[in-house]
Amino acid sequence: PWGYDGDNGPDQWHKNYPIAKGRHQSPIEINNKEVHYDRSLLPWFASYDPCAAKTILNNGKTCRVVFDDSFDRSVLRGGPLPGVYRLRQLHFHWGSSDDHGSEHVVNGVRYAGELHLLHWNPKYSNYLDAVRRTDGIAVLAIFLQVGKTPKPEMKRILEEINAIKTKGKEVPFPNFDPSILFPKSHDYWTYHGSFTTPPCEECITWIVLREPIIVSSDQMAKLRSLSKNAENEPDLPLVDNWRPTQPRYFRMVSASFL
Ligand SMILES: NS(=O)(=O)c1ccc2o/c(=N\O)[nH]c2c1
Ligand SMILES: [Zn+2]
Repeated sequence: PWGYDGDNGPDQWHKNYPIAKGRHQSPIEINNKEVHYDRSLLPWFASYDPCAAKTILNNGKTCRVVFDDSFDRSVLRGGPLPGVYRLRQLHFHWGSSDDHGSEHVVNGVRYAGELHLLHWNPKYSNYLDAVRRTDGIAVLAIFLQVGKTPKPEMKRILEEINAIKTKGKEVPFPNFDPSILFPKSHDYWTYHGSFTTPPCEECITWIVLREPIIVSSDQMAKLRSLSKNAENEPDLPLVDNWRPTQPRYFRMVSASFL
């Protein structure tokens, strides 16, 4: 199966997922010089129900929180989106040290990690149908920057890490509103792209927040304490689960701010 190591890493994905060499792949480099300020872009809003949070799991590739998306319970709207999109899951990407780990890169800056909140368009009958549509998915991406005054709201997620150390572990994660993780500013860049992992479908409207959230080096170390192996297998640290930036080709990156 695919992974992030030499033999099954990002450069090999196209063998089983040809779209990985497509023209609308993610992540990308976001450079001020190439961004286009779009004053028609609306602000985005998240209305999340804390009771929609269900479980937190380790799938050997990331740490994921899963939400009830059986109706319009926790939704993202506005911004570049044509309507409401249902929150389905959030997950993280991180490095093996604090100086890298994010997927998107901003003016050459790599952050220590990146939080993705994945939403799907309920105009399609289900998530699997939505991933086959160019307007099927919306991902809100938030950079994790290492600093001295970490965001206390990250603690709740990191407290569960010990319970999901190895691949396949999943525990209840009730009563959690992920909007407490958002930075102050809602300024964002937006462009059309893909999943940053196989199947690499080009179905995502990316909304990348300009302002990172601050986490501590210890909190990043906590994420790195996850293992990608199952319980009874030799320990393999789950680190560097990020895809390198892909060619932008003829895509416009729009900014909601001047
Ligand atoms: N990293 S990403 O593009 O946000 C993303 C989001 C949801 C995903 O589900 C996946 N397999 O079931 N890969 C994946 C990547
Ligand atoms: Zn992701």
